[in-house]
Amino acid sequence: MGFIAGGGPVNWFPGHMASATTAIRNRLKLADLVIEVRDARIPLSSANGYLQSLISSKRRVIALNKKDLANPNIITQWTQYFDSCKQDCISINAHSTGSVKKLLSFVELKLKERIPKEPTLLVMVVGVPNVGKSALINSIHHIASSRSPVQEKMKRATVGLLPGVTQDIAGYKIAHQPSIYVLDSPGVLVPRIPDIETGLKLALTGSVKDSVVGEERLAKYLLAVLNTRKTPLRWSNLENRQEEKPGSEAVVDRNNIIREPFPRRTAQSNPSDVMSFEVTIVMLHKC
Ligand SMILES: Nc1nc2c(ncn2[C@@H]2O[C@H](COP(=O)(O)OP(=O)(O)OP(=O)(O)O)[C@@H](O)[C@H]2O)c(=O)[nH]1
Repeated sequence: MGFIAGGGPVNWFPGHMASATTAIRNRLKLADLVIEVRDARIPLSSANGYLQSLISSKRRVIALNKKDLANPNIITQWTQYFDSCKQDCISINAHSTGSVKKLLSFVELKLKERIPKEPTLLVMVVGVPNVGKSALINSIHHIASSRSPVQEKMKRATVGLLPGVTQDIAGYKIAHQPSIYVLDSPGVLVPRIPDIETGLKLALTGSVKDSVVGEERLAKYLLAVLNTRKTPLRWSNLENRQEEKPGSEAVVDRNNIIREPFPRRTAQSNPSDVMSFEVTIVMLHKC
């Protein structure tokens, strides 16, 4: 696309990522199951190609996280797509207990045969930076400890707004008999991101630091994506409709809080369209 022509490749592979990649590869060999966390807005671009061969040889669940930020219709198409590729996939919001419970039930089902046989099981959580691995681990840990309370103080994985917060592999015990541990791992990218647009999508969704791309270039890319989708036109249509609608002004409620009128969500006006970047790819991509 023309709008990506204005800059070079996007690559971010600092020293800690290189050593973490080696550590993850070694630890993956021991894992009984892998939860591969991807960003629901970019389910293909947020896959780490370098780890795929190893991950795909294990029991694996792809968790499309941050579903609250993506277009629900498009996520459904993605889960159908992964289904057609015979890959277990579930869309989640790491901050929602209900959502994480569904993922846990799925994980338990996949480990069903091993649970009675093994004294210890290892579930490894991997993914590119900032996709929500630590947030997911904290939710899993919280749910598990409410099922069977542990004596010791609960450890928490550090969650951060910026990519690259987790720098070491850390284990969290979530069950006894058998002992089940979930391993949080640092977010790692590939040494060379295969194409410019993948790099820009990763930057826009927060997996690559803004400074690697440059804020101006990133802003231009976002504006170009919005323009290609004719999003500003939809926003102005929405605004016009709001103006026409009687009684759509802001109101002050009983608690003196100003409530702005909220535009109704329709298939055409879903604001999360903006953030579901990989839209047409769903239908075009082959397993
Ligand atoms: N809206 C939304 N935000 C989320 C979700 N999951 C995580 N986040 C946010 O995404 C940001 C990154 O989350 P982390 O859990 O630190 O991500 P990570 O994959 O461990 O990041 P690294 O340490 O870079 O590997 C934080 O601001 C989280 O609060 C989600 O499902 N929805």
